[in-house]
Amino acid sequence: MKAYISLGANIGDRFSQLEDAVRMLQSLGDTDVTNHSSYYETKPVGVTDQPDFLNAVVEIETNLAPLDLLEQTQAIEQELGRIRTKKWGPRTIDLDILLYEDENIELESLIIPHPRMLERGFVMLPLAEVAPELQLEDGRTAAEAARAFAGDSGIVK
Ligand SMILES: Nc1nc2nc(S)n(CCO)c2c(=O)[nH]1
Repeated sequence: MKAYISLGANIGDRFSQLEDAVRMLQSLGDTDVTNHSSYYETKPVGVTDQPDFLNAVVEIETNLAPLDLLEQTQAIEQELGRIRTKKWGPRTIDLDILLYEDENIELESLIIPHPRMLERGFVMLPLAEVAPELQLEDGRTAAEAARAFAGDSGIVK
């Protein structure tokens, strides 16, 4: 099953945190990282008084069910020492499941498609890099949706 995961880090050695997270995703049983985006230097959105992020998106093929995939991404965050002080504060690593095939999931612990993905340039630009033809729930392709963020000075590839 095909899924897309957004990665973000804004404290510590951000690059190696992201690299480690991709490697750990690859090492999960039943999961292969089949594509990944460039790294993007991005201004924080939401809580803006925090360091700039490094963001990326990976495409995976997995036999893990969505909740099992969530459990594994949370385990990777813990393993890489996610210091979760404030809910929206700086974090060593953040893995968000964006999409899982065409599934719609509305659980306390997991909402898919990710509810804020379409409004986040730091998600849509790397997602469009990995899967430009991906059909989104609003009928646009990822490439079309990402165009809205193309000039965003807060996102540097
Ligand atoms: N640029 C940017 N801003 C963010 N705000 C939050 S919260 N996050 C964490 C993702 O949920 C980010 C992020 O990854 N990148």
